[in-house]
Amino acid sequence: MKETMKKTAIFTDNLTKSFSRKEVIREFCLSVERGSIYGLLGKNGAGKTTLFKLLLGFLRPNSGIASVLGMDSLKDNCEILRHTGSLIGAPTFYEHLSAVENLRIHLAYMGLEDIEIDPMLKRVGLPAPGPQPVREFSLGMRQRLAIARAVIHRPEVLILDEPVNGLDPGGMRQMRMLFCQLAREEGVTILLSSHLLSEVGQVADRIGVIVDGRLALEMDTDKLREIHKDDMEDFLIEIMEGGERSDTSDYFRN
Ligand SMILES: Nc1ncnc2c1ncn2[C@@H]1O[C@H](COP(=O)(O)OP(=O)(O)OP(=O)(O)O)[C@@H](O)[C@H]1O
Repeated sequence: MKETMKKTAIFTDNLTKSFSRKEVIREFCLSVERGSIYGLLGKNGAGKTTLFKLLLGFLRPNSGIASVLGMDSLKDNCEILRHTGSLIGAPTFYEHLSAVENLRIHLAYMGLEDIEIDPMLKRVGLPAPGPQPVREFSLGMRQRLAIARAVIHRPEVLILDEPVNGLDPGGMRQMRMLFCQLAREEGVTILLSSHLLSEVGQVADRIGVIVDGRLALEMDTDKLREIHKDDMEDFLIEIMEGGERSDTSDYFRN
Protein backbone atom coordinates (compact mmCIF):
# COMPACT_ATOMS: atom_id res chain seq x y z
CA MET A 1 0.00 0.00 0.00
CA LYS A 2 1.30 3.47 -0.87
CA GLU A 3 2.45 5.63 2.06
CA THR A 4 -0.28 8.25 1.40
CA MET A 5 -3.00 5.59 1.48
CA LYS A 6 -1.76 4.32 4.86
CA LYS A 7 -2.35 7.79 6.23
CA THR A 8 -5.81 8.00 4.69
CA ALA A 9 -8.77 6.53 6.54
CA ILE A 10 -11.60 7.59 4.24
CA PHE A 11 -11.23 7.94 0.50
CA THR A 12 -13.40 8.52 -2.52
CA ASP A 13 -12.35 9.01 -6.12
CA ASN A 14 -14.73 10.29 -8.80
CA LEU A 15 -17.62 8.85 -6.84
CA THR A 16 -20.95 9.30 -8.57
CA LYS A 17 -24.45 8.28 -7.52
CA SER A 18 -27.76 8.91 -9.24
CA PHE A 19 -31.33 8.31 -8.19
CA SER A 20 -33.71 8.02 -11.16
CA ARG A 21 -31.10 9.57 -13.45
CA LYS A 22 -30.61 12.55 -11.14
CA GLU A 23 -26.97 12.76 -10.05
CA VAL A 24 -26.85 13.51 -6.34
CA ILE A 25 -23.14 12.73 -5.80
CA ARG A 26 -20.93 13.94 -8.61
CA GLU A 27 -17.30 12.99 -9.22
CA PHE A 28 -16.68 13.29 -5.52
CA CYS A 29 -13.03 13.11 -4.46
CA LEU A 30 -12.41 13.04 -0.72
CA SER A 31 -9.48 12.09 1.44
CA VAL A 32 -9.67 12.11 5.22
CA GLU A 33 -6.44 11.69 7.14
CA ARG A 34 -6.28 9.11 9.92
CA GLY A 35 -6.87 10.55 13.37
CA SER A 36 -8.34 13.77 12.04
CA ILE A 37 -11.81 15.29 12.25
CA TYR A 38 -13.34 16.29 8.93
CA GLY A 39 -16.47 18.43 8.92
CA LEU A 40 -18.73 18.26 5.89
CA LEU A 41 -21.05 21.19 5.42
CA GLY A 42 -23.89 21.41 2.96
CA LYS A 43 -27.41 22.71 2.76
CA ASN A 44 -30.46 20.43 2.83
CA GLY A 45 -30.39 17.96 -0.04
CA ALA A 46 -26.72 18.65 -0.95
CA GLY A 47 -25.86 14.95 -0.71
CA LYS A 48 -24.20 14.49 2.70
CA THR A 49 -26.26 11.50 3.81
CA THR A 50 -25.96 9.83 0.41
CA LEU A 51 -22.18 10.18 0.54
CA PHE A 52 -22.07 8.62 4.02
CA LYS A 53 -24.27 5.73 2.89
CA LEU A 54 -21.97 5.11 -0.08
CA LEU A 55 -18.95 5.04 2.24
CA LEU A 56 -20.63 2.48 4.48
CA GLY A 57 -21.69 0.33 1.54
CA PHE A 58 -25.42 0.88 2.11
CA LEU A 59 -25.74 2.22 -1.44
CA ARG A 60 -24.10 1.14 -4.69
CA PRO A 61 -22.37 3.92 -6.63
CA ASN A 62 -22.89 4.36 -10.37
CA SER A 63 -19.17 4.85 -10.78
CA GLY A 64 -16.03 5.70 -8.87
CA ILE A 65 -14.40 4.38 -5.73
CA ALA A 66 -15.31 4.62 -2.05
CA SER A 67 -13.14 3.10 0.63
CA VAL A 68 -12.73 3.10 4.39
CA LEU A 69 -9.49 1.99 6.06
CA GLY A 70 -8.26 0.81 2.67
CA MET A 71 -11.26 -1.50 2.21
CA ASP A 72 -13.77 -1.24 -0.60
CA SER A 73 -17.06 0.15 0.68
CA LEU A 74 -19.17 -2.33 -1.24
CA LYS A 75 -17.09 -5.51 -1.32
CA ASP A 76 -15.75 -5.25 2.24
CA ASN A 77 -18.84 -3.68 3.75
CA CYS A 78 -19.12 -6.14 6.69
CA GLU A 79 -15.50 -5.70 7.67
CA ILE A 80 -15.81 -1.92 7.40
CA LEU A 81 -18.82 -1.97 9.73
CA ARG A 82 -16.78 -3.88 12.33
CA HIS A 83 -14.23 -1.08 12.43
CA THR A 84 -16.62 1.83 12.07
CA GLY A 85 -19.21 3.53 14.22
CA SER A 86 -21.95 5.42 12.46
CA LEU A 87 -25.00 7.53 12.97
CA ILE A 88 -27.07 8.12 9.86
CA GLY A 89 -30.57 9.55 9.95
CA ALA A 90 -32.91 9.11 12.91
CA PRO A 91 -31.48 6.35 15.12
CA THR A 92 -33.58 3.24 15.64
CA PHE A 93 -33.57 1.30 18.88
CA TYR A 94 -35.41 -1.51 20.62
CA GLU A 95 -37.94 0.95 21.97
CA HIS A 96 -39.23 -1.22 24.83
CA LEU A 97 -35.71 -1.80 26.18
CA SER A 98 -33.51 0.43 28.31
CA ALA A 99 -30.35 2.26 27.19
CA VAL A 100 -28.13 -0.37 28.81
CA GLU A 101 -30.08 -3.23 27.22
CA ASN A 102 -29.85 -1.61 23.81
CA LEU A 103 -26.09 -1.20 24.11
CA ARG A 104 -25.73 -4.76 25.45
CA ILE A 105 -27.47 -6.11 22.34
CA HIS A 106 -25.22 -3.99 20.12
CA LEU A 107 -22.08 -5.26 21.87
CA ALA A 108 -23.27 -8.87 21.70
CA TYR A 109 -23.82 -8.40 17.97
CA MET A 110 -20.30 -7.07 17.61
CA GLY A 111 -18.95 -9.99 19.71
CA LEU A 112 -17.66 -7.57 22.38
CA GLU A 113 -19.71 -8.42 25.47
CA ASP A 114 -16.85 -7.55 27.85
CA ILE A 115 -16.92 -3.82 27.21
CA GLU A 116 -18.33 -1.84 30.14
CA ILE A 117 -21.45 0.14 29.35
CA ASP A 118 -21.77 2.58 32.27
CA PRO A 119 -18.60 4.63 31.55
CA MET A 120 -19.76 5.13 27.97
CA LEU A 121 -23.20 6.33 29.09
CA LYS A 122 -21.51 8.75 31.46
CA ARG A 123 -19.29 10.02 28.68
CA VAL A 124 -22.30 10.98 26.55
CA GLY A 125 -24.20 12.54 29.44
CA LEU A 126 -26.61 9.70 30.23
CA PRO A 127 -25.12 8.83 33.62
CA ALA A 128 -27.90 6.72 35.13
CA PRO A 129 -30.75 6.14 32.69
CA GLY A 130 -31.95 3.13 34.73
CA PRO A 131 -34.72 0.86 33.45
CA GLN A 132 -36.58 3.60 31.55
CA PRO A 133 -37.46 2.26 28.08
CA VAL A 134 -36.01 4.17 25.14
CA ARG A 135 -39.51 4.99 23.84
CA GLU A 136 -39.77 7.41 26.79
CA PHE A 137 -36.48 9.19 25.93
CA SER A 138 -36.37 12.80 24.80
CA LEU A 139 -34.88 13.62 21.38
CA GLY A 140 -31.61 14.67 23.03
CA MET A 141 -31.42 11.48 25.11
CA ARG A 142 -31.94 9.37 21.98
CA GLN A 143 -29.17 11.26 20.22
CA ARG A 144 -26.80 10.76 23.15
CA LEU A 145 -27.59 7.04 23.17
CA ALA A 146 -27.05 6.85 19.40
CA ILE A 147 -23.61 8.43 19.82
CA ALA A 148 -22.80 6.02 22.66
CA ARG A 149 -23.74 3.12 20.36
CA ALA A 150 -21.57 4.49 17.55
CA VAL A 151 -18.55 4.80 19.85
CA ILE A 152 -18.82 1.99 22.41
CA HIS A 153 -17.21 -0.77 20.34
CA ARG A 154 -14.08 1.39 19.95
CA PRO A 155 -14.19 1.90 16.20
CA GLU A 156 -11.25 3.28 14.25
CA VAL A 157 -13.54 5.44 12.14
CA LEU A 158 -16.69 7.35 13.00
CA ILE A 159 -19.14 8.51 10.32
CA LEU A 160 -21.69 10.79 11.91
CA ASP A 161 -24.52 12.53 10.09
CA GLU A 162 -25.70 15.53 12.10
CA PRO A 163 -24.50 14.07 15.42
CA VAL A 164 -25.49 17.06 17.55
CA ASN A 165 -29.03 17.22 16.22
CA GLY A 166 -31.46 17.84 19.07
CA LEU A 167 -28.77 18.37 21.71
CA ASP A 168 -28.83 21.30 24.12
CA PRO A 169 -25.76 23.59 24.30
CA GLY A 170 -24.27 21.55 27.16
CA GLY A 171 -24.77 18.35 25.18
CA MET A 172 -23.14 19.90 22.12
CA ARG A 173 -20.11 20.88 24.17
CA GLN A 174 -19.93 17.42 25.73
CA MET A 175 -19.93 15.80 22.25
CA ARG A 176 -17.36 18.29 20.98
CA MET A 177 -15.09 17.25 23.84
CA LEU A 178 -15.79 13.57 23.23
CA PHE A 179 -14.99 13.82 19.50
CA CYS A 180 -11.79 15.78 20.12
CA GLN A 181 -10.69 13.31 22.79
CA LEU A 182 -11.39 10.34 20.52
CA ALA A 183 -9.41 11.85 17.66
CA ARG A 184 -6.50 13.36 19.64
CA GLU A 185 -6.01 10.68 22.28
CA GLU A 186 -7.30 7.53 20.64
CA GLY A 187 -6.49 8.27 16.99
CA VAL A 188 -10.07 7.81 15.81
CA THR A 189 -10.86 9.32 12.41
CA ILE A 190 -14.12 11.25 12.39
CA LEU A 191 -16.15 12.36 9.39
CA LEU A 192 -19.16 14.37 10.50
CA SER A 193 -21.78 16.54 8.89
CA SER A 194 -23.65 19.43 10.38
CA HIS A 195 -25.69 22.47 9.49
CA LEU A 196 -24.16 24.26 12.45
CA LEU A 197 -21.19 26.16 11.11
CA SER A 198 -19.89 27.14 14.54
CA GLU A 199 -19.96 23.53 15.77
CA VAL A 200 -18.04 22.29 12.76
CA GLY A 201 -15.62 25.21 13.03
CA GLN A 202 -14.88 24.34 16.65
CA VAL A 203 -14.32 20.63 16.20
CA ALA A 204 -13.06 19.92 12.67
CA ASP A 205 -9.42 20.00 11.54
CA ARG A 206 -10.56 20.31 7.98
CA ILE A 207 -13.80 21.52 6.44
CA GLY A 208 -15.38 20.52 3.15
CA VAL A 209 -18.44 22.07 1.56
CA ILE A 210 -20.69 19.96 -0.64
CA VAL A 211 -22.88 21.76 -3.17
CA ASP A 212 -25.25 19.77 -5.39
CA GLY A 213 -23.27 16.60 -4.83
CA ARG A 214 -19.85 18.13 -5.58
CA LEU A 215 -17.05 19.04 -3.22
CA ALA A 216 -17.04 22.80 -3.79
CA LEU A 217 -14.42 23.77 -1.23
CA GLU A 218 -12.01 22.08 1.12
CA MET A 219 -9.56 23.63 3.54
CA ASP A 220 -7.90 23.28 6.94
CA THR A 221 -10.08 25.01 9.51
CA ASP A 222 -7.20 27.12 10.88
CA LYS A 223 -6.37 28.40 7.44
CA LEU A 224 -10.01 29.15 6.67
CA ARG A 225 -10.30 31.04 9.95
CA GLU A 226 -7.13 32.97 9.17
CA ILE A 227 -8.35 34.03 5.73
CA HIS A 228 -11.94 34.67 6.80
CA LYS A 229 -11.41 36.04 10.31
CA ASP A 230 -14.45 38.28 10.17
CA ASP A 231 -16.70 36.66 7.61
CA MET A 232 -16.25 32.90 7.87
CA GLU A 233 -19.95 32.26 8.38
CA ASP A 234 -21.02 34.54 5.51
CA PHE A 235 -18.39 33.02 3.26
CA LEU A 236 -19.37 29.41 4.00
CA ILE A 237 -23.08 30.10 3.62
CA GLU A 238 -22.43 31.75 0.27
CA ILE A 239 -20.45 28.72 -0.90
CA MET A 240 -23.15 26.34 0.36
CA GLU A 241 -25.73 28.32 -1.60
CA GLY A 242 -23.54 27.99 -4.72
CA GLY A 243 -23.02 31.76 -4.80
CA GLU A 244 -20.63 34.07 -6.59
CA ARG A 245 -17.64 33.25 -4.48
CA SER A 246 -17.69 29.66 -5.56
CA ASP A 247 -14.51 29.98 -7.60
CA THR A 248 -12.75 28.09 -4.87
CA SER A 249 -9.87 26.45 -6.72
CA ASP A 250 -7.36 28.00 -4.30
CA TYR A 251 -9.06 26.44 -1.33
CA PHE A 252 -8.22 22.88 -2.32
CA ARG A 253 -4.50 23.39 -2.24
CA ASN A 254 -4.18 24.25 1.43
N1 LIG B 1 -33.47 6.84 -1.89
C1 LIG B 1 -33.57 7.97 -2.62
N2 LIG B 1 -34.28 8.02 -3.75
C2 LIG B 1 -34.36 9.14 -4.50
N3 LIG B 1 -33.75 10.30 -4.18
C3 LIG B 1 -33.01 10.31 -3.05
C4 LIG B 1 -32.88 9.17 -2.21
N4 LIG B 1 -32.09 9.50 -1.16
C5 LIG B 1 -31.75 10.79 -1.33
N5 LIG B 1 -32.30 11.28 -2.45
C6 LIG B 1 -32.12 12.64 -3.00
O1 LIG B 1 -30.73 12.90 -3.06
C7 LIG B 1 -30.45 14.25 -2.74
C8 LIG B 1 -29.45 14.31 -1.62
O2 LIG B 1 -30.06 13.82 -0.43
P1 LIG B 1 -29.26 13.64 0.93
O3 LIG B 1 -30.18 13.03 1.92
O4 LIG B 1 -27.99 12.94 0.65
O5 LIG B 1 -28.95 15.17 1.30
P2 LIG B 1 -28.39 15.79 2.67
O6 LIG B 1 -27.28 16.71 2.28
O7 LIG B 1 -28.07 14.72 3.64
O8 LIG B 1 -29.64 16.65 3.15
P3 LIG B 1 -30.14 17.05 4.64
O9 LIG B 1 -29.17 18.08 5.14
O10 LIG B 1 -31.48 17.63 4.37
O11 LIG B 1 -30.17 15.80 5.46
C9 LIG B 1 -31.79 14.91 -2.42
O12 LIG B 1 -32.25 15.56 -3.56
C10 LIG B 1 -32.69 13.72 -2.09
O13 LIG B 1 -34.03 13.99 -2.41
